[in-house]
Amino acid sequence: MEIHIFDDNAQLDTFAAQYFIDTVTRKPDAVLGLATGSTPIGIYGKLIKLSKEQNVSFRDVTTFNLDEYVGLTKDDEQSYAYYMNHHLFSHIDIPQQMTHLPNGRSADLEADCKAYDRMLEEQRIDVQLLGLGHNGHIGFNEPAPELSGGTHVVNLEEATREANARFFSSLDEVPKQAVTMGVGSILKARAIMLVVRGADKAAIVKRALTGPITTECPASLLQTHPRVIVLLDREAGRMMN
Ligand SMILES: N[C@@H]1[C@@H](O)[C@H](O)[C@@H](COP(=O)(O)O)O[C@@H]1O
Repeated sequence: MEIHIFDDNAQLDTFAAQYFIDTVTRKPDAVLGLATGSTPIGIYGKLIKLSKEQNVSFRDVTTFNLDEYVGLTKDDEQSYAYYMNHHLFSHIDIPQQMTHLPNGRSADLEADCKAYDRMLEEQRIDVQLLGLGHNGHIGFNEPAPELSGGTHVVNLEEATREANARFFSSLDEVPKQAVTMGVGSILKARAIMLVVRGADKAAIVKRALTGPITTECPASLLQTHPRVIVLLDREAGRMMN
C-alpha cells in the first residue's frame, strides 16, 4: 500500500486529480470508478481545472459510480446522479451515455444490479476512487458478518444515515436503502485510490489499513489488493505514524 499524507488539502486534491489525468492521458478510453460524498468534491474541481489546462479530453472515457440511494430521481439534488453532473460531468467533455450509476429508481432493482455487474465484467475499472465511512464502509458496503461481491441493495445503518443527513434538510429525508457496487467489484479494479480527510476518521483509517482484515470493517479488505494508493490529510493520518 502506498500511503501519502498531505499537510494541505489542496495538495491532496491536485495529486489525486493529476493521477486521474495521467491515467486518461496514458489510456484515453480508460474506465474510471467514481465516488461521491464530501471527500471527492475538491478532487473533481481540480480535475476540471487541470484537464482544461492540460487539454485532456474525456470523450472516450467510461465511468462507473459506486452507489446511489434507492428512491431518488436523477433530478433530485440529493441523488448521486445529480451530484456527479453538478460536480464533474457537466464540466468536462464526457458523453452522458459513457457515465454509469446504479439506478435507485429501477422498477426491478435486482435486474438492474445484475445489469450493472455485467457491464463491470465487460469493462474492468482502471482506477477506483473511494472515500471511507466512519464505520469502515466503502461505497455503501456496511460492516456485516458477510459481504456481497456484486452490486446489491443495502439497508443503511442509522449512523450512516445520520452522517449523510447533512446533505438533506432532515434525517427523515435520508433514504433507508441504497444500491452499491459490491466489494468484489471494487477489488477487481486495477488500482484503487482511497481518500480520507479529517480527525474524526483517524481511528477508522488506522483500523482499516493496519487492523485485522474483516468484513466488519469493509475497507480492511483493501489490504488484500496489490495496488492501493491512500491519500490522507494530516488529521486523518495522525494515527498512522
Ligand atoms: N456512500 C458514501 C461513501 O461512498 C462515502 O465514501 C462515505 C464518506 O462520505 P464523506 O466523504 O462525505 O465523509 O459516505 C457515503 O456514505
